[in-house]
Amino acid sequence: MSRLAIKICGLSTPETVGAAIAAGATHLGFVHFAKSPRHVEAEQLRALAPIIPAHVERVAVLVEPTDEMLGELVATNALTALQLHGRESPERVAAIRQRFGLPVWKAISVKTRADIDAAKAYAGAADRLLFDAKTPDGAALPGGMGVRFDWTLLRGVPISIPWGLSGGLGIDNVAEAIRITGAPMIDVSSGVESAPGIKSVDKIMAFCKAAQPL
Ligand SMILES: O=C(O)c1ccccc1N[C@@H]1O[C@H](COP(=O)(O)O)[C@@H](O)[C@H]1O
Repeated sequence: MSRLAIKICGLSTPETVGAAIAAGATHLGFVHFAKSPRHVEAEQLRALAPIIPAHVERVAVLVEPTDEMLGELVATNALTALQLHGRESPERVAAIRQRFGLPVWKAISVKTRADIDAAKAYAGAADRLLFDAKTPDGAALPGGMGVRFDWTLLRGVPISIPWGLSGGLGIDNVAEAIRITGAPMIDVSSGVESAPGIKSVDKIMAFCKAAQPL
């Protein structure tokens, strides 16, 4: 069985980046979305990059980004993937992948089984799907709000490309989420924070341990 991939998302400081790496995270997420309490500018990303070893992936999380915004982030040379977390169409996902030359992940907002079935449209366009909970109507953010969906919706669903699970994961439920879904990758943000946008070193450590019990 291959190793579980763990993405700690919404990082912004050297201390918490270091903690995620030490805890065994395989992927680090950096949110570039002005409305988010986790927003980081390209310059912050550039400054954090040197402390991240090459084997750890660096993923920018964006919501319906413009090409200009993408160009500025990609020019930092700090990234290894782009995560699109808005209403980007399969055509837009494919165009971003072709133009910027990085793997592109598509977040799929899930409330019902139909949402999961609709994700098939991204096969051939996205390099990875990330099944996340749909946030409430009118919410300020499309992710990062600690909302989970019914994990049993993923049972028995054939998924033809790499994928991950996010949305409301935390220290107390991550093992159950993996058991129910068989997710090869998990992604967490607010579940390892002490307040919105403030990552907790202790929670990052505990989450990674809970996800990979000995
Ligand atoms: O974290 C954010 O602020 C954010 C903003 C805009 C789009 C996505 C965002 N985060 C992503 O949402 C998932 C789930 O978050 P949570 O664990 O439920 O808090 C997170 O892993 C990010 O990929």
